[in-house]
Amino acid sequence: MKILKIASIPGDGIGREVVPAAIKVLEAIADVHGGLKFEFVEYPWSCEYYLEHGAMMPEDGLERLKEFDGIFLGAVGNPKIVPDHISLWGLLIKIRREFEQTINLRPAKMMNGIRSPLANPKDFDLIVIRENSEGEYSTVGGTIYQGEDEIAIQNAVFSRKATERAMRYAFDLASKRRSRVTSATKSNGIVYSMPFWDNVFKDVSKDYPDIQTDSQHIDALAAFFVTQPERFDVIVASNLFGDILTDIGAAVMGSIGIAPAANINVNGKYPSMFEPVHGSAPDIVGKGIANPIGQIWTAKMMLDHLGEEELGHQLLDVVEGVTGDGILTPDLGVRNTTKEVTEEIIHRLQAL
Ligand SMILES: NC(=O)c1ccc[n+]([C@@H]2O[C@H](COP(=O)([O-])OP(=O)(O)OC[C@H]3O[C@@H](n4cnc5c(N)ncnc54)[C@H](O)[C@@H]3O)[C@@H](O)[C@H]2O)c1
Ligand SMILES: O=C(O)C[C@@H](O)C(=O)O
Ligand SMILES: [K+]
Ligand SMILES: [Mn+2]
Repeated sequence: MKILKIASIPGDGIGREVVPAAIKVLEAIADVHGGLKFEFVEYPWSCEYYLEHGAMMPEDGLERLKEFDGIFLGAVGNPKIVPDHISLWGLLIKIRREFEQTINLRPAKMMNGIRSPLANPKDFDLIVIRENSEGEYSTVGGTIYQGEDEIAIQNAVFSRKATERAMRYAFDLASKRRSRVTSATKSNGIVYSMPFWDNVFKDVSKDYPDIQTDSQHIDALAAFFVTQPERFDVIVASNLFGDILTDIGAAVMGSIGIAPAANINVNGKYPSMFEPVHGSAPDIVGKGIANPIGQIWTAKMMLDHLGEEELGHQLLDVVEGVTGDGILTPDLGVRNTTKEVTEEIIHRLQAL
């Protein structure tokens, strides 16, 4: 029996609705496999935990997480009780950084039965490699003065190491896909980091003569994600550009509620973390209508990462069977609940 030890952190808001749903799905798929078992340990780290303890996770939180094969997280953020930058940096971003999860994988594709908001969508299938350790997300800076003289300075940080790592990851992945890498830049407006980004991209691309490349300014690229998503295969982007692009990718798929993500530790020193692109969705929390597919597709990415690609493939097939039959939550224009979508997926897994 192969045992996978997974730390689950539902977090805030709908994270607490979609994580339990996806865990049930994972348990069902383990039964289908027969030789696989998940051992989940749940941690209540969240904004409410912060109110009680003054921190998003205990001091030895990372120490505890180290033991696991993977971390399965929902969403972090309840801005009514804790400012977002405190909650995100105290849990989600802290884990990404400390566990050297330097690559954030975020696929987007046309899904069976899910209507894209695009009037005439072609069959697209792309993946954004979001640099996940530095860039615009930095703690270098500060504020000075008060009132009308107040100044805030936030420095973006781009190292050759991390930039090259994200790009090589993109090229390696493209060589297993459709052999095309697009670099998201903004070297017409950002005068140090982005020309540097472009140079590293040119250098790395020399090692991959069989991969077609292009470089697009992020503004134009954002527009192309809407007008021609089918032209993209792998896109490599800085932390912030990748964050924004992947909400657009989610939107053109049909809903942010279905977009998955994986924070990958590439050096094998720490577990990777799996959490969907969406946040805690305070506007729909408690209504039972959160789309569980983002979290379930994220579970598929966790299966892939843990060496169970075939199961992952089966799971996404079943999900697309369910979406193809129009069993969908309200964000996708139908009236099914989180529970109904989840149970239908489990039911079909059990029938495999
Ligand atoms: N990775 C994360 O944990 C993460 C990601 C994004 C935002 N956040 C946090 O979440 C909170 C809310 O942020 P936001 O409103 O900008 O983004 P959000 O993704 O939570 O919500 C944006 C919109 O998408 C909808 N939505 C999101 N997920 C959905 C789902 N599964 N099913 C149906 N509809 C869904 C919401 O109802 C809302 O209308 C903030 O505290 C923010 O910092 C966390
Ligand atoms: O800014 C972030 O990385 C948090 C959230 O928006 C995400 O996409 O994971
Ligand atoms: K999330
Ligand atoms: Mn985001």
